[in-house]
Amino acid sequence: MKNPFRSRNSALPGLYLDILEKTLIRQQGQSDCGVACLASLLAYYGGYSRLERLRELSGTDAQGTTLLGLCQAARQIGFDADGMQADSIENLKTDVSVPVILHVLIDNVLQHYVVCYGWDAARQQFLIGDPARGVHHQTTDELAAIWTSLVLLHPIPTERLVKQADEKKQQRTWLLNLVRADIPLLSIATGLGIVTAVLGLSTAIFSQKLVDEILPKHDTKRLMLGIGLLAVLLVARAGVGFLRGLLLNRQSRDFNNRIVNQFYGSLLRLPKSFFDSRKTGELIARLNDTGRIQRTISHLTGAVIINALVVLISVGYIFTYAVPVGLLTLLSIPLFAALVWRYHRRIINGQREVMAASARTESNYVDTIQGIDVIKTANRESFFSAITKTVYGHYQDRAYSLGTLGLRFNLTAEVIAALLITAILGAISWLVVQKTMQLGEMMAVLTLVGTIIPAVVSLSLTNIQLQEAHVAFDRMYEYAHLQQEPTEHVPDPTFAFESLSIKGLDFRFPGRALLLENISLQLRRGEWVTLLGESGSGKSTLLQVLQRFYTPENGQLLVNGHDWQQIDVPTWRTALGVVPQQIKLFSGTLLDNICLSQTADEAEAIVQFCRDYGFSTYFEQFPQGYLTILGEDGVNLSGGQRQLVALARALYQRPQLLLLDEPTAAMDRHTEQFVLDLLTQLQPQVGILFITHKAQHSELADRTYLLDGRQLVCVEPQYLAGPPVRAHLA
Ligand SMILES: Nc1ncnc2c1ncn2[C@@H]1O[C@H](COP(=O)(O)OP(=O)(O)OP(=O)(O)O)[C@@H](O)[C@H]1O
Repeated sequence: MKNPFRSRNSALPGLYLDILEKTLIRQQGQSDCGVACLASLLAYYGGYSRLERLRELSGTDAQGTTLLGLCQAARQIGFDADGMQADSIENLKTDVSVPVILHVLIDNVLQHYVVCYGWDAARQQFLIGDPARGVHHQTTDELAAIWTSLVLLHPIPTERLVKQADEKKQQRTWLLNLVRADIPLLSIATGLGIVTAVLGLSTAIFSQKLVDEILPKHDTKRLMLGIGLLAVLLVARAGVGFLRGLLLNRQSRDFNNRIVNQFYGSLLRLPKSFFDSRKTGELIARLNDTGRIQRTISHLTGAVIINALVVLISVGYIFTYAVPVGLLTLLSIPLFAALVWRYHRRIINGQREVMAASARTESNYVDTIQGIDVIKTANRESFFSAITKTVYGHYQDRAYSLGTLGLRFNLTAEVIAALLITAILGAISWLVVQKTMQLGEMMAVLTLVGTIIPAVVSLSLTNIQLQEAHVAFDRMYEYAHLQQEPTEHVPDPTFAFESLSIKGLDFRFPGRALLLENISLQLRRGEWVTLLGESGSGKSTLLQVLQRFYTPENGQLLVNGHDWQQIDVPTWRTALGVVPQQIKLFSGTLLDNICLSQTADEAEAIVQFCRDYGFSTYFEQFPQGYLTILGEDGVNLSGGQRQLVALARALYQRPQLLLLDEPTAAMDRHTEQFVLDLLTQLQPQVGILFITHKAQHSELADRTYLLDGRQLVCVEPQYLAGPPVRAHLA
């Protein structure tokens, strides 16, 4: 392992506090401190990566990140990184030429990461970036008290760093592609909005003419004509407004459909590892937040343009009546801009916190409702109610704080508006008294001011709404732009599985110790291979690697003698028939659950398949036979029945390689025998990899492997009953 302290390269780079403050990324929770430090270093070098991606690359979970995980993530995002052990804290002062990440222990209990930017010789203190506290100085003693491990990560940037500008450009292009289809609709709506705004001015102009010209002259004919015209204009305005509303409503529907479908489509194409560390509720909350983006787009193309026009035209008009009043009206713009500037950051932070708290609430609901059996068995209803109360209470507290902030903002805005209107009223009354303004003009100015002030307030809120959409967009884009699995190919129907050969496979979950080491395994079509091993030894994980859910660290995987990367993912997965340990039944009929597609065309084929394979004996006993509704909305099947449905689902796809993870563990002897007989019949046409803890299953196998202490060993039949294999068998 390289040691950065051995040779001093150069003086520390300029320590500019404001740059460090700007580039320090705050942690979103306690477990995020490691990835926040890494993201901060990336930002420090002008690079960019989202916390989400770093969490995934580093294997961050609720407990946090290991140094190994941080190191792996750092390498993947373009650093040359190594974990190291310093000899003493003095090394940090003299030998560090780049910022490093330190593993510290706060109050002797809390594992934490901070960035050490270097030794500030002028102040004789270290400059530390703490994702929980911000940038600050620490004395040698203070740092030594928490950096007891003397462990650090030493990342050096390389050419591969993703620059922030590239990322922003990608984001813009993504959003633009989504909005492009709406441009004609939005343009028409904007045009209609402009017409509405101009028509809106008609009342002010008419009232001035009425008071100053028509009424004094008792001109009945002009009066009737004017009132008629005004009625037509107002009705036209209402009609145009209605039409515009219809168009925006349609745009809202189309845009939301597009954005949610695209987001959800991308989400389902993300690798399995993505879902391992995510909470369902969090994903749902982010999906729901997308509505904010659409609202902002229609606000921008509607209210903003209209309000800007109202302000421009109305202020222009006021100037034609009286320049000082025009100037006074214009004063509203800087006043409201200053107000927004003052509240802007706090409102954005508040919105971010509310969204995050709402996502946590949703996750908590999903988690507790899905775990209702455990809660009831353990008699823990009160405990989980209390947790929900706390989580929801926190969400409501955040919403309350944001609401209070909004009320304070509104109060200040209204006070400013009231003072301005009073000042303008005073000014124009004085002009009327001085006889430099007519009464009708005064009424017109008042009407115009009455439209200008709300328009300016609405314009000043635009930035906040924009930021709200930005937060929602960021939270969605964070997932939508992650590297997807290459699952778009159409499976190759000519693919025929002959053999699988694994040589020297190593695998670990990100940031974890090696789980599978130097694994080698052979399996041909027509063979049955049994896999034994202690709980937690990695059998199910091996099956998931074989489904290409996870990428091995090392090793050669050959299918039919060729590197398996040459076979695309959909072709490979179509060739597999998998019965996992945890069986998922979807809300739908038994038929739906077997074919996992539209059953209308396949119903007869499925029923025939069940008869041919012998499943009908079991399925026809279900309450409504093949039409029994299963899953969330339907009958709760027994563990053995679920396994039968999962096996039928796997076999219906006519697989060529069966990956079965304890597929009969929950079955009675009779049903289990049925399954074993069925598999024996199918064996000549398929390869079978069968995970089990039961001794008798090894007797059916051509070969038995034992996964023991990360290694896979082939067990000769005569040793199956002896120690240490005996220990793993039921
Ligand atoms: N997504 C994941 N991230 C991190 N660790 C994981 C993940 N999935 C599984 N593990 C860990 O990998 C280890 C092996 O799990 P696996 O389910 O493969 O064991 P197994 O041999 O199938 O056990 P059993 O016989 O009980 O089914 C366990 O310690 C588990 O906690």
